Amino acid sequence: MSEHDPQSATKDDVEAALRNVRDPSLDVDVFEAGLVENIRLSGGRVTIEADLSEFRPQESDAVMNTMLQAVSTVPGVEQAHVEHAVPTTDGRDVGVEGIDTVIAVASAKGGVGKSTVAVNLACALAGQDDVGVFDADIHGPNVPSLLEVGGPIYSDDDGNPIPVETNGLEVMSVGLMESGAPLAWRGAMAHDALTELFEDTAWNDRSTLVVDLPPGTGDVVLTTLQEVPIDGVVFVTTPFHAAVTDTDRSIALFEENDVPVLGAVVNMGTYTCSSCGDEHSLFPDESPLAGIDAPILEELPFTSELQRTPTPTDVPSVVTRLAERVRGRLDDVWNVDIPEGALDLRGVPSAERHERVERRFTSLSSGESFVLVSDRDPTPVRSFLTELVDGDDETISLDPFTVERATPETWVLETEHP
Ligand SMILES: Nc1ncnc2c1ncn2[C@@H]1O[C@H](COP(=O)(O)OP(=O)(O)OP(=O)(O)O)[C@@H](O)[C@H]1O
Repeated sequence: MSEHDPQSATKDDVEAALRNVRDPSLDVDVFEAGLVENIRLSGGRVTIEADLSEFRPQESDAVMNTMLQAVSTVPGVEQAHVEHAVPTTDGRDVGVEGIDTVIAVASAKGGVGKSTVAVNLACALAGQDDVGVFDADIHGPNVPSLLEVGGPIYSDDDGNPIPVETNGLEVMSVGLMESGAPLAWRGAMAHDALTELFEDTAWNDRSTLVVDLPPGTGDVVLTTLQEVPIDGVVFVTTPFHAAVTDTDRSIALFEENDVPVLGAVVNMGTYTCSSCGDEHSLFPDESPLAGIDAPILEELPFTSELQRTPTPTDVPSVVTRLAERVRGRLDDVWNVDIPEGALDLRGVPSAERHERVERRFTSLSSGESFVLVSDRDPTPVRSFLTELVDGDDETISLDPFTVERATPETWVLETEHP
């Protein structure tokens, strides 16, 4: 029997009761798992401050109910409730600037499996990277339900919204915001709400962000293309004529906005019969896929495997393969082999550029090659080089003279000293 008044519970009593509650994923008690942050007692009322943000809603409810049940058995406890502790906000990056790689998932039409591909791809990438998912599909935010996460969204001290975490993946969606009446958001309001969310979300050290765009080429998509530095876009389509034609049109829009198109995922084109094991096509035999103006990254069958909630440790193998191809395409698009001996002006301040070009170019002998790598189009340097060898007369023409855009942000100029 404890020494205190049997009618009033102590913190120790409550803690002892809570030690019987296990974290369902780690199989240790809720203290060892770091779920309980504080216990407050006031008369017979107990408040448990707990951080259950890592759980899916059903799991979180189950843990919470088990804790309340355990505490209710403590003599002297009349009322108990769980207060959700705000996850720590230390060291978070606000906005997308701190994130290395932003991959958008887009589709020309609705219902082709864009969100399914976005969440599966995010999970597959999360096997190697710290991944966030941003659901920009303002009129139909499906990501929370596909990943089985729910709100509330907490804010840090500066009012920046903190994404919800599930299995190491961070998720932000307009569908998680309390004020979210996404279907009613139109035009300017949708634009402002989304831009604000992109700018303010406080990510916890993410290296990769997967953005689920709304279908089509409406305002929200255009805003995102112009305001978010997207490293590459993955298109999702079905192998149906109309979808493929529209996909080509959307691809052109992304290219016009200088967003590299990594490729297309062809979804739900086939299914495998469960009784005979044969693969069947769900669309007419004559596939228009050859018409897609982008590499085909993967063909995903219609399968119940893609209707399950994915996690970073449980994605279909076909999605793991897709993630590898996406990584490979990002490398192809962004990494450039710098020729040996090239003058690399990337990141060099404007004021220093001319001097460096002059020093290198004038050190060359006639016929020696000059290779310049730059993070902006270096074509105008032609007249400067000509002046260097020929004063202002410009009677000399540099030949050969080529400028190639090697990546979306890298140009390579090649010429030789006359
Ligand atoms: N390969 C697949 N096999 C089986 N079911 C799939 C597959 N791809 C998508 N689905 C199912 O199709 C439905 C639509 O998918 P999803 O929500 O991903 O489409 P979407 O293109 O994002 O739609 P929206 O335009 O509404 O955003 C979902 O029920 C999803 O489970």
